[in-house]
Amino acid sequence: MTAAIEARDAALSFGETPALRGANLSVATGEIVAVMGPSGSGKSTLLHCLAGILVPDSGEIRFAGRRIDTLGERERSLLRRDTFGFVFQFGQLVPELTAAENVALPLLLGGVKRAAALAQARPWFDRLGLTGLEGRRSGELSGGQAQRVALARGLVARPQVLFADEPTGALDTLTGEQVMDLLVTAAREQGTTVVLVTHEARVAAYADRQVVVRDGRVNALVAA
Ligand SMILES: Nc1ncnc2c1ncn2[C@@H]1O[C@H](COP(=O)(O)OP(=O)(O)OP(=O)(O)O)[C@@H](O)[C@H]1O
Repeated sequence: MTAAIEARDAALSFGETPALRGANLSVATGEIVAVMGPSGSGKSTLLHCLAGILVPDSGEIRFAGRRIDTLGERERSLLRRDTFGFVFQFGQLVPELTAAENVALPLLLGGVKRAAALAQARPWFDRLGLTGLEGRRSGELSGGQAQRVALARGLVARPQVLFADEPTGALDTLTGEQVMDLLVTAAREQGTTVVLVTHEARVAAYADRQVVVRDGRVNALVAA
């Protein structure tokens, strides 16, 4: 079966620093994979390569069987906008926008009219336990609330792949588990493939499969 997203022998250096040294990872459609590993091992670099944010120096990145590392910057940017969703550690909400506008943002960028985009954003507030917070700005939300808004924004356009880089990294354990519960439930409902970078075993346990990046290479998780 064709993988949803795949790295084949991907290598990337930042100057003299090798971040990836022949990384292989194949994620099936609808699969939720947690990428673990020590600090500086290459997890975020791998995620950024898979998501078409970075281009490896060598090797291949494929989405639905098609190479994306050979695409130009504009094509990769459109692919990211139209096909992928993103959630980062600190939410990175746009502070000037309301929570509802933040959630609607990927739709607005994709050309959906404002009223329609906001209408599509609205059900996410009930779904993620954020009812009544639609008009708040990020400064008026708790860390957990802001991260749930970021999660809604990552999923609102029904991306085929959701890339999540330490989505619970800034949250306490309980709040982080609530966010993971919501992420996994929503991704499964939509059939969204998820690549999740985390250093927390408790968070990785929500995934279907865990892999470990060490020195820029991907290994299957082997029980200690
Ligand atoms: N933009 C950059 N410029 C220079 N070096 C970088 C850059 N991004 C990452 N690196 C280096 O590449 C290596 C891999 O970094 P990466 O961020 O992928 O690791 P990570 O496993 O995600 O780490 P962490 O868990 O600490 O976030 C590290 O040695 C890092 O210092």
